This record gives sequence, C-alpha cells and structure tokens, in this order.
Amino acid sequence: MDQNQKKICAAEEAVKYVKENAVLGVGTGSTVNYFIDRLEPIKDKIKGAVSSSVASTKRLEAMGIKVFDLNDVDSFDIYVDGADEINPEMDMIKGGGAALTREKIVAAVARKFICIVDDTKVVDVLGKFPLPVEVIPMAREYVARELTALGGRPVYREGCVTDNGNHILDVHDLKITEPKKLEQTINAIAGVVTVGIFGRRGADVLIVGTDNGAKVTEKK
Ligand SMILES: O=C[C@H](O)[C@H](O)[C@H](O)COP(=O)(O)O
Repeated sequence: MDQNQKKICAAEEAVKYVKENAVLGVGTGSTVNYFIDRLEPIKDKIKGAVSSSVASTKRLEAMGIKVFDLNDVDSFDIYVDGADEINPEMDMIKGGGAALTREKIVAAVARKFICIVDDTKVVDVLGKFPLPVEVIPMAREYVARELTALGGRPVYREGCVTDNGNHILDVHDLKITEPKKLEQTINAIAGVVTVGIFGRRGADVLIVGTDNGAKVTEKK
C-alpha cells in the first residue's frame, strides 16, 4: 500500500465511529479529506459538522453537509483529524497545514478525539516534524528569539497566512521528550496564539493505516 492508500484505510475505519444523527467535529488535511469524502453514503443520516478550517468547511458544504458554528453547539461525540506525528502516549504534532488553532479549539469541545494517520506518522519521540507555532504577525521575531532560547530553530513559513490572519513559525531541531510541559511553556510566550503540540488534548483513539489494514488503539 502507498501512503495515500494507508490514509484512506484509516479514514474508512473512522467512518465506523460515526453515529446516526450526530454532529461531527472535522479536522483538516489530506487524511481528513478522505474521511469527508467517505461520509457521502451516510451524509443524510448525520445532523452536520463543526469544521476546523475554511478548507474543510468548503469540502463539507460542497457535499451538502451542514456546517454549524461552534458557538451554537454545546458538545459532540467525536472529532476526527489527522496528525503530523503521534507518539505512544497519543500526544501529537499538528499544524502542517496551518490549521492548528481552530483544530485545538474544536478538539477541546469533543468528547473523543479520533486520530487518523498512515504509519509514517507514528514516532517514539515527537520533534522530527518541525513544530508549527501560530503567532500574531507583529510578535513573529520576538517569538522566534524565545523559541531559539528554548533550543529550537524557528523558520518563518513564508507566504502562509492562517484562517485567523496570523503567521506560522516551524521550529526545527527539537526533541520533544516532555510534550505537555513544552506545550505549556510555548503557549505562555506573549504573541503565541497556539503551539502545534496536542498533549493536554491528545487523541483518545488512534487509527493507523498499515500494509495489514487499519490498526486501532484506544487510550486506556
Ligand atoms: O494543520 C493541519 C493539520 O494539523 C493536519 O491535520 C496535519 O497537518 C496532518 O495533515 P495530513 O493528513 O495532510 O498529513
């Protein structure tokens, strides 16, 4: 199986978690796009979705799925999203597609986070994938200096403006052995909107697409 087939395999397994009449939390990215596409046969059986990006909203609406404003929804069962890296504790790096802030918000409201990835994303220690940090534009250079002081090598993602009008710094050379601690530290820097470590709100279910089909792990 190639990487895309593995993403499809994980996405198809996640569709099994969708309950009738549900509102779904929907993430962003190529793996989630496969998940959205596979909602087609059941789209009339769900109430709708809460989306984490303009791109996913467009894709959902193009399929005729109603997209709710998060402020109009108290809570919902599942949030389905991909990741750039995930470790055995189900902490993740996210934000490769610059959607991290809205993803973190929508994920916070969901009862269960279902992470769908191909097997190249599963790692022992987070940090090989450069860590995305969304920053207020005027704070970019200050935040970059603070991230350098933490041992990282921040690189400005040129030309990228997030759905919230902000910039992204991708932090290279980090070996993230304590994800929850680093998440808190980086989030405390003035000018940081969100760091792409999802530790405080990690995944509850991990679905990995592999050569031998979907491997499902539930957090204990
Ligand atoms: O900002 C983007 C998101 O965090 C994505 O979920 C993440 O980058 C994984 O994307 P993909 O499924 O395209 O690898």
